[in-house]
Formats: sequence, structure tokens, C-alpha cells
Amino acid sequence: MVAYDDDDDDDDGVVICGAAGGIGQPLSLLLKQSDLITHLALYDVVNAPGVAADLSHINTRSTVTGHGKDGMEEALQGAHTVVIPAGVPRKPGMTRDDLFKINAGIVRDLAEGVARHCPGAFVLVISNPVNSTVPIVCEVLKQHGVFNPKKVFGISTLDVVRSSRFASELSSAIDPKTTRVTVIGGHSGVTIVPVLSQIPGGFAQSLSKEQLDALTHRIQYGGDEVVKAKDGAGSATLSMAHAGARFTNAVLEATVAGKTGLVESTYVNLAADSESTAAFRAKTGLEYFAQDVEFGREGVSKIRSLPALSEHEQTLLDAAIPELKVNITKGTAFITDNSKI
Ligand SMILES: NC(=O)c1ccc[n+]([C@@H]2O[C@H](COP(=O)([O-])OP(=O)(O)OC[C@H]3O[C@@H](n4cnc5c(N)ncnc54)[C@H](O)[C@@H]3O)[C@@H](O)[C@H]2O)c1
Ligand SMILES: O=C(O)C[C@H](O)C(=O)O
Repeated sequence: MVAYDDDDDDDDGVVICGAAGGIGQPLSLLLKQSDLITHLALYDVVNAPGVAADLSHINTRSTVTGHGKDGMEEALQGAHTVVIPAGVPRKPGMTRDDLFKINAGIVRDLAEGVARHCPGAFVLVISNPVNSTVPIVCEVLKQHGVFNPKKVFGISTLDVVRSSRFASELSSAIDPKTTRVTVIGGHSGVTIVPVLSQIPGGFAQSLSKEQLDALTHRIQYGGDEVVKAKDGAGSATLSMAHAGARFTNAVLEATVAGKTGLVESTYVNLAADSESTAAFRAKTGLEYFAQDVEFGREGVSKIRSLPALSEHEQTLLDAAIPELKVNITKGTAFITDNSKI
């Protein structure tokens, strides 16, 4: 470990796994601004000590430590929150599911580390394919008897961020900073279902069918836009760091500072609020879904019921469900029954 200060109190310690990567570095920089974090532990199989040394000079509250290849245990020990952007990104022509082969094992090993060294931590998963990596984390924690569905989140905030931004490009009445769009389903292609009909002022209703289809498609495939533009050099990193910091800060504000009324769309295990989701689970057979979640001290305090969907959005949701099921089964089986992969 490379430490730049002494602080053994990890009650509000945050670990970034994959901290030296394209997302990990700017995400760490953004989280270094937080007054709610006392210890920022940067773990990566390469370059973490250098990134930590650099960030540790910034005059904000947190101590920064860097942990290399063999430092997973000391990084995770007693952590409050673990954010996981570790793994490979897409290249042009790949789907997120194409990353499963490499990223599933990386995420499994990190989840094992969480189960052993910080079993009570909030786990925030960025690594793709999120629709499958979140079930992987949950199954590992279940195997260790430490699973709390209120504490595991797939970060799908980039879809929310894109929705506000792309919608604002079509209407000057939309302030992208303050307009929050609910995005349900999952985090890949057709599983991304933006509920544009809920934007105040009749925005979606004012669009032609062609405009609405084009906007929906742009949100669902916004990731591809970046992968194509980066031309082999990876996928979204800076916008993802922004989205990841927004989501992590919301979790910390609720769980550390006790702030109430915070809501984000996020991909969760629906057992996190079994009562509110019972009818939906029975109807769809889904165990995981992205939906608006209210945060509390323990993580998920409530999963909101689905907003009223337009006919267009219902069609999108109907198309999302079968693909989500395949993604979820694949992630779950990776831990429970590898013969099915
Ligand atoms: N959820 C989202 O909306 C979203 C958005 C963008 C990217 N992503 C995903 O995030 C992941 C990371 O993307 P990136 O652009 O930062 O990639 P990157 O290759 O730039 O960085 C990944 C980092 O993970 C590290 N790493 C690999 N294996 C590790 C392990 N076992 N333990 C710790 N660290 C490990 C690498 O050394 C590297 O520094 C990808 O899977 C990508 O698809 C998700
Ligand atoms: O598109 C990707 O592969 C990365 C990420 O999931 C995104 O939505 O930008």
C-alpha cells in the first residue's frame, strides 16, 4: 500500500476498483472533491500508486491511498462503499455482452473481495455488461451469506444524463441540468427505456413520431456513438465519470449524511423492496430492473412503482424484458451453474 496520511477509520471510506482506468481516474478526481469521504482507496492491477500520489496533493478532506495488484484486501478492508469500473471497454462492432467473457471473472473476483473484507459495503457496479455483472455480484454475496439487496446497485446514470442532454438539444425549454428523466429497464441497447413522456411541459407529446423514435434510439445507443468516435480507444469515460460521481454522491449523501428525498434511476435486485415490486416481479418474472429508487440510510429505501407509460414506452418495455431475462440468467448462472454459460 502507498499511503499519504494515517486514517484507519473507514466508516466513510470509498474504494474505486479499476481506479487507474479511463473511468477510474476522472471518477477518483471527482470523488476527491467530496467532503463526505474521509478515505479514498484506489485499487487497480496497474498504476494505482501513481494516480493516488497525484490525487493526494489536492487540498480536500480525504486521505488517498493507492493499492496495486496484490493490494485488494488492504484496499477493501472495512470500506463503506465500493465502486467498480474495473474491466475492459468495448471496441467498435462489439456489444456490451461481448465483454462478459473477460469482465464477468473480474467482477466475480472483486465481489469475493467485498464479501471477505467489507461485507457490509454498498457496491456500485459500472463494469459492463451491467445487466449481468450486477447479478454476478449479488450471487457471490449470497454464496457468502452477506447479500443485502438494498446495498447493490448497477450504475445506469449515464442513460439518465444522456436523456436530459439529448432532449435539451431538441427543446430550449429543457434545462439539461435540472430535468431528470426516469430511465427504466437495464443498461444496454433495447433494454434502455427512457420515460420521456414524464418530462414536464408535454415535451415528448410535442415531438413527431420520427423525432421521438430518433431520440429514443440515440439514448439507447448513445454508448455506441462514443465507441465509434473513439475508434478503438475505448468507450465513454469522462461522461461516465460524471454520471458515476453523481450516483456515488447520492448514495453517500443518503447513507453517510442522512439526506432524504434523493432519487436516481438504477439497476437493482428487486428484492431490495419486495413489497412494492411483488406485482411487477410476478407479471414479468424479472428479478433485476432499473427503476427510480429512493435512497435512505441503508441504501434502497423504496423502489418506486413504474410511472405511467405511453403506448410507445410500453412497446419499448415489452421488447426489453426478454433480453433482460437472458442477461440476468447469464450473470446468475456464471456463479451458480457455470455449465449454462
Ligand atoms: N455503466 C456504464 O454506464 C458504463 C459506462 C462506460 C463504461 N462502462 C464500463 O466500465 C468498464 C471500464 O471502462 P474504462 O473505459 O474505464 O476501461 P479501462 O480499460 O480504461 O480501465 C479499466 C481499468 O480496470 C483495471 N482492471 C482490470 N482488471 C482489474 C482487476 N481485476 N482489479 C482491478 N482493476 C482491474 C485496468 O487495469 C484498468 O485500469 C468497462 O467494462 C466499460 O464497458 C460502463
Ligand atoms: O457503451 C459502452 O460500452 C459503455 C457504456 O455502457 C456507455 O453506455 O457508454
